[in-house]
Amino acid sequence: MHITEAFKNKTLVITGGTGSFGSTVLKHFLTTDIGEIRIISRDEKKQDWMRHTLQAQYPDYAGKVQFYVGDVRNVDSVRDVMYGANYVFHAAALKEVPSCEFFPMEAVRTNIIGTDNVITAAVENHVERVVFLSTDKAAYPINTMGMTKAVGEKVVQARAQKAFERGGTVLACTRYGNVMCSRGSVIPLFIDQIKRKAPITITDPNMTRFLMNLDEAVDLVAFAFEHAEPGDLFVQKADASTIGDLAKGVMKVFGETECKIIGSRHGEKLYETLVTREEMLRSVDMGHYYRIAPDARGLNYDKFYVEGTVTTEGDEAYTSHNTNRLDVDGVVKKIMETDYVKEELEGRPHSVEA
Ligand SMILES: O=c1ccn([C@@H]2O[C@H](COP(=O)(O)OP(=O)(O)O[C@H]3O[C@H](CO)[C@@H](O)[C@H](O)[C@H]3O)[C@@H](O)[C@H]2O)c(=O)[nH]1
Repeated sequence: MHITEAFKNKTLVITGGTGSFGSTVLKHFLTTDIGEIRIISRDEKKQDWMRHTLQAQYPDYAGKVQFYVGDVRNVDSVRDVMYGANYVFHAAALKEVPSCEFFPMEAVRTNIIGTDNVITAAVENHVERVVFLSTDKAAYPINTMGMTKAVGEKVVQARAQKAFERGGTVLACTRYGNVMCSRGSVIPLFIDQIKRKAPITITDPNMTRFLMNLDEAVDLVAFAFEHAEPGDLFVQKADASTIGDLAKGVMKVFGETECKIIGSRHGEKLYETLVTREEMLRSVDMGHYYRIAPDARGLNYDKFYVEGTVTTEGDEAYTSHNTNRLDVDGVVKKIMETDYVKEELEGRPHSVEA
């Protein structure tokens, strides 16, 4: 099954569809023979911007996209958009680490309750597949954003079996590293600082982050869509770099400026984990991806007493410290793959809002 064949004449819902991920998925599927794409998001202004951009760039296809103003926190608005839909990419989230630290209950409402609502509405409407987008910050979480995304993953896994039995709905998760140039992220900030001849603000030059571009992010969701069994979580192997090298790479492309070390922000880690040691035991290496199966045991632990395995941890987690490390030239090559950097260099307006 090729991914676009599966989408032929089907209706895809993208929650949080005006964000960087949503617009990239949208562009990816718009020119295929998909039937309809429904974007549900809170901000009518962003929807309006997206509607006009699509009409200008894809006049023959823009009519396939329907916009729904709504909020995943409200199950009724999600029910409305799910009616008659086949597939859902659930990207709506509060995702900025510092703001979630200051407003944790807002993150609970969107990232946890919102995910539960999306599942409820999808199962009621017999949606075939739902893929929930999570983040490396959900593995060994230390900040509210990661914690709420981790509970979101748990909600998906806990509801997966019954969702399949009741609605024929396959629920799955994908966990991402940092998506380069996504809204509010560091590369657009560094570029802006260079352009203003302001110092680049580096939290900690030794911090590492996984670096993915938006197209890789779409590949992961497409892979999950194609291979998921109920409750599976997919991770894509990715390169990483230190923030010091990332800053040097951005300066190599956009010009030198002063660097200022500002220290780490609320809730930040030195490195991120995509697969925990405990998950390694349940994961299958699929080449470019890991598949982490849900723990399929029920609540009756006494039943497993005789058969139970005594191993609780794999040898090593998969982290941004031990994955393939890019040097400065590697960073340059990687960031040059992004539309955002290409558009900046050519002085074109951005196709995805950063
Ligand atoms: O002025 C700054 C801002 C950030 N950083 C560093 O740059 C890296 C990346 O920062 P940022 O782009 O803000 O990403 P994260 O805080 O790592 O979180 C991002 O990556 C997550 C995936 O891991 C996404 O889910 C979040 O939405 C997104 O904010 C981090 O090490 C930061 O400490 C700096 O050095 N200077």
